[in-house]
Amino acid sequence: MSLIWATLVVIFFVYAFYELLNNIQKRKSYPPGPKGLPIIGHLHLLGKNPHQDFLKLAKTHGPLMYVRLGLVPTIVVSSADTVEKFLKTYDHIFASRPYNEAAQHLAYGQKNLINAKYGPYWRNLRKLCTQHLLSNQKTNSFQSMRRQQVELMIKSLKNEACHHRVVVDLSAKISSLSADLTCLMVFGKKYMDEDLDKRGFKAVVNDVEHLAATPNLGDFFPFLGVIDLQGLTRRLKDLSKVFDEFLEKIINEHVQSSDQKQSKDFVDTMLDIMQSGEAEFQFDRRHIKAILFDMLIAAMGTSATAVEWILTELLRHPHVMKKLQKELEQVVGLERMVKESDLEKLNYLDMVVKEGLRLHAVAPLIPHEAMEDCVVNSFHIQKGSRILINFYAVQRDPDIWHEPEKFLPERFVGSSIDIHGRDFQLLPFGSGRRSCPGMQLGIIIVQLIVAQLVHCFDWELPNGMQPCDLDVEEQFGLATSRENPLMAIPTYRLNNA
Ligand code: HEM
Repeated sequence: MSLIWATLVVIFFVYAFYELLNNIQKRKSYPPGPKGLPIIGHLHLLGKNPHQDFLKLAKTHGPLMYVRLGLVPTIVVSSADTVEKFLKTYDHIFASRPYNEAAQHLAYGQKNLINAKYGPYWRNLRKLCTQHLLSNQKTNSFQSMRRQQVELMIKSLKNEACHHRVVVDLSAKISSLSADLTCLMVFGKKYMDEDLDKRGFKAVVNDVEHLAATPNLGDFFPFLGVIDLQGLTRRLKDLSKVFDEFLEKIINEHVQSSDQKQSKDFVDTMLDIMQSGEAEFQFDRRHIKAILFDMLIAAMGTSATAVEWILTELLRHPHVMKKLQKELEQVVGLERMVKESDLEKLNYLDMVVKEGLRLHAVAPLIPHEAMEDCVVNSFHIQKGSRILINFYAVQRDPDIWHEPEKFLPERFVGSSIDIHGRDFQLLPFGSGRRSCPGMQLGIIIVQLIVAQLVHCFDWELPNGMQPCDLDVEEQFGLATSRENPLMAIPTYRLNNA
């Protein structure tokens, strides 16, 4: 009881002090925003899909909106030209990341690339990852592994499809393939459910993703982190211990077998860098573990989620599915599967993937942090503000996109808009200093899996469901996926049955 009273008294004094500061600051011109409540600010306006809530609020308050999440001043950016200001014109000011309670525990004090504060440490880490782990050469070195794993999934689906009209959980198949591709690239082997912990590898990774995405009061009221009212910090600490032991075991296995290897996974590459001393900063096992954590979390969920959404839209739009199959028949033929070298010839596939990534922003609300005071569109943005770029809102902006809610790959016919970060109306991988360093790899994986699934099978919805009845409910998280698994019936269609 006394702990609760002490907490309330602390909250009251911090709030009073904060309001005083705010009143002094308010003489400057802040962006418009909804009316907030004492202490919690605007937290009560956010539900389970905050990107959708922010889009609704932006319709009233505009593309540059001020809200307060607990004690944290937050700027929500919802139009392409405003995004350009934040990620291009003033990218040098907004390229940091805010304090993150989950990454403090899971990523060795935010030592990972995703959450690291902007500065020399982040710059060195980013250089190391882009040069050694995510370069074109390294990505190409895993091409045959990707082929084998995709073929294994197709084979297993084909076996299931032999049984008349079997319904498969496509979401589970895609996420399992993505987990295998990531583990083989990062650790050099697949991890089965019995590995990692008695709960199993996938269950632990799911827990990590879930906890990392759960709103933590400590992020919005920094002094509450210590009190841990939600019990999240305790769970984060337990999980980080399990994960740390797992990563230690993997590194030890690699140290013991390092001489006999021909192809190098990410752990081998980082051990080489650590031993050579070529990193321009102190680089030890903690850094290796933080990067491994990043690669696992950044690659697994994002690619699988993108494929899941694109398949969803293809099932909702059978004429697009047919048109894509036609292109695949013409370029690849019905005698064999798709190869990575075919991808550059598949123009319609490119449009389908772009449109899928536009309509379903995989990472819709990535936080940045202002490192200095700045004026944008005549509004004052104070140092330390959290900046939320709402890619979901930008990519559905009716002022830019004709019929934005519709899945229309043909909108890209004759258009030069691409997804590499220079067109601010379509930024599935972000833009500027903090843009996705795994973009090239992500595009290959997504295009390859979509092409292979559509080429090898005809797909039908179960229980006589009509395409328009397939739901598009979202579940916000590190990657914003379907809320319900995607179920469908495959029929093998190649001639080599
Ligand atoms: C379809 C797949 C993917 C999508 C849609 C995606 C999207 C994104 C987005 C939107 C960001 C944040 C941009 C920002 O902060 O403004 C990001 C950052 C990042 N992504 Fe990806 N990503 C994908 C795949 C990958 C893969 C395969 C990897 C690595 C194996 C990866 C590694 C990272 C890392 C390390 C960051 C943090 C970069 C930094 O803060 O400096 N991503 N990604």
